[in-house]
Amino acid sequence: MPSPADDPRPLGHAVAGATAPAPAGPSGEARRGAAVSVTGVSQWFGRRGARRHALDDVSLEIEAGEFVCLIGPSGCGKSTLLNLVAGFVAPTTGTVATDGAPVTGPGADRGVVFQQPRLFPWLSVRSNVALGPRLAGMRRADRRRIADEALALVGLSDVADRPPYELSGGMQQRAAIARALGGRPRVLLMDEPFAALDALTRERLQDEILRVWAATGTTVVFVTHSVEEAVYLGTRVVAFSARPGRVIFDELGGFGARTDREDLRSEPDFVTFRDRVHRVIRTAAGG
Ligand SMILES: Nc1ncnc2c1ncn2[C@@H]1O[C@H](COP(=O)(O)OP(=O)(O)OP(=O)(O)O)[C@@H](O)[C@H]1O
Repeated sequence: MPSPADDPRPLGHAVAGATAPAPAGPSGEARRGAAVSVTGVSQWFGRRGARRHALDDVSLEIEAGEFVCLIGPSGCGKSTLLNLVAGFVAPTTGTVATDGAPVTGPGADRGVVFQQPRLFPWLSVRSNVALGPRLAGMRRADRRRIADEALALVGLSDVADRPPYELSGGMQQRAAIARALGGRPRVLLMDEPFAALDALTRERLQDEILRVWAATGTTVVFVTHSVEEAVYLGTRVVAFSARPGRVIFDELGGFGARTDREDLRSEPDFVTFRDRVHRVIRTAAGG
């Protein structure tokens, strides 16, 4: 895999006109080269006698450029699925691959954003973003260029030299997104990244992440508890049953790719789709 420093493209390489990539469809059959391929994955945790079945026979094909939102009752295995794709855990059974290559551990082709920004307080915002490239052994000038491009993409150029604790929660989360983008990932894995933010900041960052997605062409897999957020952001919404998580809903809402976003949340199509997903989740959660 080429190093991000060798990639001559600026981070926003797909921009030109900045419309979001067309959503690709979910496909039943495993295809080589899908951005993310999860095939027959079941996940168990714990030891004999106290084993916990987190995921049951989950298969999911995600095409390059999709923005897929994962939703489901608490404890259904959404984070587990993200962790499997990130390479933080290995599946008990089944396989996980990115671009046709089996996932055997974490890699720069997958950037991860968590609910908490997890920035190092003793490093400047720029140094936080440049940390991945630094650990990858990149030259100082290259890592500075990459960090500055990523920070520009999330609108944080002005605060690059400040320590993270001087930034608001929303700005810190944008820095965490920039850090994940620093490795020029093919896939951005986001685990409830806006859950800890106030409502207004959350809405701002939703539009921000769509802008970043359109600008980079990165495939996004986004875990959320909010049906509204899943429908607003996703080109595709995938819902899981209660634990052990199984895929019980997988549809292209397409709303994440809509460029006319003003009043989108109150449009009849949006409301109808959102209500359908709500019903699926309510039933899955047993209520
Ligand atoms: N490393 C682990 N060791 C043991 N059990 C785990 C581990 N990771 C997850 N689990 C268990 O697997 C199940 C699924 O957890 P997971 O965090 O993936 O669910 P989730 O859908 O993301 O939940 P939530 O929406 O509440 O964040 C839970 O019962 C959890 O306790």
